[in-house]
Amino acid sequence: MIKFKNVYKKYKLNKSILTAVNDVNFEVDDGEIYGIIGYSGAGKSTLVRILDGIEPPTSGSIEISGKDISKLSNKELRAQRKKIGMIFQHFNLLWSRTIIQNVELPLEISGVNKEERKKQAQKFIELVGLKGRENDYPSELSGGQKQRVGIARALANKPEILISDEATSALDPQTTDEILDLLIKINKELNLTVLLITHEMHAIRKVANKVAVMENGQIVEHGSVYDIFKNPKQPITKRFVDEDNPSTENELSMTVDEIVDKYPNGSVIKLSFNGNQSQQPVISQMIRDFDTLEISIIEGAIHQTQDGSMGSLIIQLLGTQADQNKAIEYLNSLNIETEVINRG
Ligand SMILES: Nc1ncnc2c1ncn2[C@@H]1O[C@H](COP(=O)(O)OP(=O)(O)OP(=O)(O)O)[C@@H](O)[C@H]1O
Repeated sequence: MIKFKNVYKKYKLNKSILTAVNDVNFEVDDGEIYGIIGYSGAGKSTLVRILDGIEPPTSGSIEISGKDISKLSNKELRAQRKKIGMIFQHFNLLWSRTIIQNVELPLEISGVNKEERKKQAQKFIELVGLKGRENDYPSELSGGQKQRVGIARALANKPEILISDEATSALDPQTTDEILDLLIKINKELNLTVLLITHEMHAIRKVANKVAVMENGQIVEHGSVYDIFKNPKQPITKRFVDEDNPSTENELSMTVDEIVDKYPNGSVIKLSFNGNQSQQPVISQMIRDFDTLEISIIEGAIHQTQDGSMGSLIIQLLGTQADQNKAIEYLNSLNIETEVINRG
């Protein structure tokens, strides 16, 4: 577990003091993907440097697995730092080294012998999907592939914590999603704790279980990603949530009247997903169970989070009244909120 307790970081400027981290308190459970989101200057990188032991806090404590890292000796701190892998926005690869040599670097620094180094590096190169590219140079890779090398290198020392510091900020949306999927895979397969530092709410929603929102050095709101998305309280959180645009009500392109006009027959039902239910293949199950009903999806906007999905789906049921009723009962039994928009 990682525990930040009353952590402050103050920098002396010429004539004033800048509080980059201001009384930060939060906990990250082992194996969790924890997002920290904030705009530029919020204090995210400072928080990471403190966690990695690069800089001490001005006051407060940071515990990793029960140990206060500011109380460690230099030797202990070096050992501790090996338990943290980092990936960065600009990859920080060595351009004169091949892919495998880049991944081997932390192992070289740790004094691991050549044979073991190669074996480990190879394993992680395969894990990140770059088998066959071992002897290429970073300049021969795409941005997403470079980040995969960064991830393999971060994993080489078998860390317990992976910190992703804006690791997808320089990538296009599709590559971002691929890297985020890789982070989820690594989190699951290696049971790594992942700290995702970002200014993109999309990344948080896609991969994180919990999120802390930072502004002016403070954590202004934190909780499960699902809850924060559903009910953001602080203006800055609302802004982030709006940027990802999960306000599904607004995303439905037709008004209720337009839907009724266009689909006058059968039952037109709005399903609202607000939890784990929509992870189940609800619609395909309905199609199998109610084979006398014709089920069409009119439109929908569903957003996935790690803890469930949210949003709405509008469907049309064509068939006997009794079958339509049974299908609605079935949906209600799954805890899915249903609203009959029209009964033709
Ligand atoms: N070494 C330093 N000396 C003085 N001020 C600093 C130092 N490091 C950071 N700061 C200040 O602390 C504040 C937080 O910076 P930090 O880099 O942690 O923010 P951030 O959220 O990571 O933003 P970005 O994503 O742009 O790096 C900023 O106002 C920054 O200017």
